[in-house]
Amino acid sequence: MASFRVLRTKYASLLQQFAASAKDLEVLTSVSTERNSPAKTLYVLDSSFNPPTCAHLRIASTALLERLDPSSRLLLLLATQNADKATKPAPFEDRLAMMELFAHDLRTHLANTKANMASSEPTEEMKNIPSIDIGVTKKPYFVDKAAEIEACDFYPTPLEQVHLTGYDTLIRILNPKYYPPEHNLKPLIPLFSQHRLRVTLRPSDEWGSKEEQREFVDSIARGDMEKNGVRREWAQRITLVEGRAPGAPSVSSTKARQATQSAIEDLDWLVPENVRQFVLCEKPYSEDAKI
Ligand SMILES: Nc1ncnc2c1ncn2[C@@H]1O[C@H](COP(=O)(O)OP(=O)(O)OP(=O)(O)O)[C@@H](O)[C@H]1O
Ligand SMILES: NC(=O)c1ccc[n+]([C@@H]2O[C@H](COP(=O)(O)O)[C@@H](O)[C@H]2O)c1
Repeated sequence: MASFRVLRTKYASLLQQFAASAKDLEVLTSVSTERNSPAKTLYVLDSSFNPPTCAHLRIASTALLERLDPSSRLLLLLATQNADKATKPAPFEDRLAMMELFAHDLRTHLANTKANMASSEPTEEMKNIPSIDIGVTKKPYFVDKAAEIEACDFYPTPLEQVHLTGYDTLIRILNPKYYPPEHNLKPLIPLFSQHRLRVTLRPSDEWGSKEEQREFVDSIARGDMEKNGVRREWAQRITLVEGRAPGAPSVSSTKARQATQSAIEDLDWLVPENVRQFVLCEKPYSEDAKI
């Protein structure tokens, strides 16, 4: 694996080229297995990766473990323009460096899990772990990201995309405020007719309990929300999955950034190992930064 400095320099230069190009989405690197077969399913984890966390690892690994087959790939997609959040530290080249490190953490986790299940060796299992792409996009909305991936020469067609999101993001995808000028949900029709959302429950005071989150998707399936433009058949394209274990603390990038300033030991359970090393050595969330 390249050193942290080398990674950061590589991504600073790739980012400059991407920013200056007319492209809206580009795959910058792949962490891959030699045995590659053409992708049929592309899992997409779109995130600010600020930093990548153990929640991102769980979301991606549980999805890939459902069907660990070489025709699956995972795209870790960094959105340089966020629908809601203002730009904060860390710089994008640091986040991309952490995404590549996260890809190695994730592949190791998948190989170890498979080896435990099959009583085999992780090195043997590693050969069958799906490839992980590191990409960048200027598009903040999922409908546009999906269309950019479809148009991207890097991937074969047809290709089903499974977007991995948390419940909070599902609600935001279904909010008409993001779709000017008409502010209705018609722009979502192509996304839901061709692709899927795998949504991790994320209970909180703001977004409700697990039961409330499940009831929301049930209400889509019943057609209760058709008056708001949410079509009942979209529910078949939304899979809700469990998140953290009962009683386990909640994990977020915000908590990881805060831990760098107040409880460094919490990084042990907030971020995967290679990301932790990067955060400790490179200090992308310095004390005076507004995190
Ligand atoms: N703990 C979690 N449970 C469920 N979904 C999560 C969790 N953490 C992140 N996600 C989902 O992963 C995607 C990317 O998340 P994002 O990078 O915004 O993480 P975050 O922890 O919410 O960030 P921040 O704390 O900086 O606001 C979003 O769809 C989000 O809902
Ligand atoms: N309507 C939409 O497609 C929509 C709404 C809100 C956020 N997003 C995107 O979701 C991703 C995750 O967002 P947060 O980092 O705010 O959790 C970002 O890429 C953001 O731009 C998309």
